[in-house]
Amino acid sequence: MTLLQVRDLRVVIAGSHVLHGVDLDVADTGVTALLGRNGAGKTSTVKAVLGLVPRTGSARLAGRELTALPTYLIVRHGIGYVPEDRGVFPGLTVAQNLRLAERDARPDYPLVHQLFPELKKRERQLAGTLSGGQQQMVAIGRTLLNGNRLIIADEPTKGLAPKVVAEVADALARVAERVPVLLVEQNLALVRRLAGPCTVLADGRTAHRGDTAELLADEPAARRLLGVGTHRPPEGSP
Ligand SMILES: Nc1ncnc2c1ncn2[C@@H]1O[C@H](COP(=O)(O)OP(=O)(O)OP(=O)(O)O)[C@@H](O)[C@H]1O
Repeated sequence: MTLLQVRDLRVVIAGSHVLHGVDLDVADTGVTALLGRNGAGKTSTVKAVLGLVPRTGSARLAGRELTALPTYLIVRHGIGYVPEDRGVFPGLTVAQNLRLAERDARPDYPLVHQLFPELKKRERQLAGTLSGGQQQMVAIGRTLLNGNRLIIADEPTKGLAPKVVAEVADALARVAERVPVLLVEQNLALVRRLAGPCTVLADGRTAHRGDTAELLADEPAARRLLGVGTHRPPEGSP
């Protein structure tokens, strides 16, 4: 079943056509991947769904049209966003970062602490002194506090060391058992492990939709669409 249905999404920024017609279906379970080369339009698609950039077209969450709504109402409809830069406040503690994200009357701290025990242990630590992976857990944990229907994570492993990538991958796998995830990611080993369906963008358009494992098994297609080889990673990769 489709949870988020995006059709003919278009974005123009400063006179420049950034998206020319993106179609995307996000499944109502597990991880759906949004892939594409650098500059293909992945982040712009996510921002357009969230109303963070002006856009036309349609984005329906569980049948509800989002494109007429401002961002704060879109978020209230149940989308948790893990932005590319994580958006963690370095001068606040872990607990304060989480508290700022509270939206529901009864934020689900038990779930956050169950999935990320490290955040409980470090609740008094300044977020700016956490490792990159721990900061990413704060960013993901924030989205779990509220009863979100969908979590959108934009390149959550960018800039992280391989061991930390594996930790974040484990965390995302646990999260996706509870809440569907739209994952923007360049790390294909991680995508291969986590994602079911995928959409690939090229030059601001949808270039391919299908099954992630099938795409990554098709070396010529993956090379054409993603610009990279997809050989199996060594043992120990996510
Ligand atoms: N604010 C902006 N002003 C002008 N052009 C922009 C702006 N934001 C994005 N673009 C352009 O839109 C295109 C898509 O950018 P976007 O960040 O969505 O791609 P992406 O697939 O997320 O790339 P990456 O993998 O490098 O993060 C790029 O050519 C980018 O230069």
